Amino acid sequence: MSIFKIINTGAEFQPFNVANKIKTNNWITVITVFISATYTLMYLLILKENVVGFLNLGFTIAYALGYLFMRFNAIKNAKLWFFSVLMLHLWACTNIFVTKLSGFHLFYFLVPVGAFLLFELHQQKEKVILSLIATALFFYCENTINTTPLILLSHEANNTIYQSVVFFTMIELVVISAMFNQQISHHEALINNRDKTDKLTNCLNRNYFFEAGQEQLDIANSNNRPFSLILTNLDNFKRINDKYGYLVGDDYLIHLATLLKSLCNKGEMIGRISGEEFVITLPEYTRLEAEKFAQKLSYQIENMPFISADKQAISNTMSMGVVVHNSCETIGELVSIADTALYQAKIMGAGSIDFIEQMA
Ligand SMILES: Nc1nc2c(ncn2[C@@H]2O[C@H](COP(=O)(O)OP(=O)(O)OP(=O)(O)O)[C@@H](O)[C@H]2O)c(=O)[nH]1
Repeated sequence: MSIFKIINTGAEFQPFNVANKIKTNNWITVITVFISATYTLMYLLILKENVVGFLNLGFTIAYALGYLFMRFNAIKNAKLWFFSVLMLHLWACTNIFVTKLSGFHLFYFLVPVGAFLLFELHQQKEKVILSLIATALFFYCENTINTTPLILLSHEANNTIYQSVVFFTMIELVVISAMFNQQISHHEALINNRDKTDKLTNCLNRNYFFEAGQEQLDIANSNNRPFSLILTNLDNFKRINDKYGYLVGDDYLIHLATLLKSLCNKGEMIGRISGEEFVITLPEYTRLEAEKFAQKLSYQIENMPFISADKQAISNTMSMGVVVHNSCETIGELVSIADTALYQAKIMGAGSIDFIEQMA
């Protein structure tokens, strides 16, 4: 079984934020199993302490068993299991295996950090209870002297283990913080993207298009540079929906957006301003260049059919209204002029392109 399969266990059908926490939990479990297995090997192979080695092996297996909870989608129980095993393990280390001089109880510091990271926002009770138990156990271990440890360690050995505990605590803290950071960045990107783009086609949404388009127009106006804009409207799109179904219609729109994006590589911006209407800004495009762009787009739409999931080839045409740089101050005015051109194009017939050029 690949590591990625283990990490994704339980996260498959969950919403993004829940899935992220599950994956983080699985990562932490894998890392903890690794650390615990390392100590097991050290007890068995280096210190030759079989009793402690096998007891520690039991704890290592117990951590790994958390996977089964995830496997059966008992997500909260998987997390509770993990923290319970961890706290019992640390207690056994400082009060049975060795003594508090090993510093194993320092690992309790990871419990509140991990609990607040891994449990859901509404699972406050679990986070607080686990944190309180971990704090209480830390002070219990710190103030209890185990007079009959299973392994009597030398001062040097205790010191080495103590340093390894600090080392692994640091590693876990760095990993947890990095994951936390990554989750926050991912969420920010998602929110940003959701505010700006249309969910179906991933083109700019109407609001953001007008905002960003205005910025482009302002730059062109203040530098006296050419600026064109195309308003497009699919012809008889209703027929595609009626004939193949709304979902295939959706796929057609995605296909169209992909085609539009493939033609835009010079700072153009594509907005979906209504159902089957897209608008494209063409900064630095003269009339001739805008004309070439529109014709190429029209040609590709007609000649590059969309192949649906059930292998049907669907062709269509698109009418366009093109407005070439003029005295407009706002992107809204430009779109409105392009709309007049589009209206003319529709009258001229499916697949037509009409231009309005109005020099300043
Ligand atoms: N599949 C799908 N269809 C959409 C979406 N938004 C709008 N539509 C459909 O687009 C069609 C637009 O129909 P009309 O306004 O009559 O336009 P048309 O059929 O393209 O006709 P003309 O523009 O006059 O050539 C309607 O059937 C809408 O339901 C969408 O997000 N997905």
